[in-house]
Amino acid sequence: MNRSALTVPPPGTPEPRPHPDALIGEKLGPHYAKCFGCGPDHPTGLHLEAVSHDGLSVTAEFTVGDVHQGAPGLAHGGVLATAMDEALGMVVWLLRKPYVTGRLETDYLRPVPVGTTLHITTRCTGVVGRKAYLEAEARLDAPDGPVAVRGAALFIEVPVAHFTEHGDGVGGMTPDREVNP
Ligand SMILES: CCCCCCCC(=O)SCCNC(=O)CCNC(=O)[C@H](O)C(C)(C)COP(=O)(O)OP(=O)(O)OC[C@H]1O[C@@H](n2cnc3c(N)ncnc32)[C@H](O)[C@@H]1OP(=O)(O)O
Repeated sequence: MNRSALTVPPPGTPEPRPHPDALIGEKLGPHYAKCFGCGPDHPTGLHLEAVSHDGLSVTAEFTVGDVHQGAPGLAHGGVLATAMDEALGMVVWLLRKPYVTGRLETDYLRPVPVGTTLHITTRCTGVVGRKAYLEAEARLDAPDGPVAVRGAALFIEVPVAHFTEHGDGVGGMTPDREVNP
């Protein structure tokens, strides 16, 4: 993939380690019921569902519907980037600290028809200070299907005040899904 240095951990960055309380082997669930990416209450959202098996990566599925089209019968590229962003965000959620997307890179390799189920894998490749480095891959219709989209991202750790001062709070992340315990 065409990556900038901004989304690659600097040389010598140690392997990231999962948080001891990371959810492993069970559905991660939505962080906010109205989230466009994962919220079950969003009428036209992506309804992404995800699982982590190691606390540092996530596998997620998203089925492209009529409401996600760009060209007739094909997924909109921005919607695909959103799916990658959301699945990447689920990885940093496992780190149990609040993060936001600072930079998102996407390469589109194949068109994605309506009705396709994208199998998305995202993983953390390093954490340096407030910066988490991540990469993503989306495959068509099966975990080993053809790669349609690749992504990479830099997420930045923020204080909870980021969500309370600029928005209406942190959604379902607290109190039962406490961040930064
Ligand atoms: C569970 C949740 C799931 C959510 C999934 C979806 C995730 C999202 O979509 S989040 C919404 C989209 N993102 C946003 O709204 C973020 C908006 N941006 C901001 O609020 C700020 O610019 C923010 C917080 C990212 C950075 O601001 P600030 O806290 O002042 O940090 P700042 O000092 O500028 O940067 C910290 C470090 O990150 C680096 N950095 C910040 N932004 C970028 C960027 N875009 N590209 C590269 N590096 C960056 C800086 O260079 C700096 O590096 P260093 O420590 O080496 O000097």
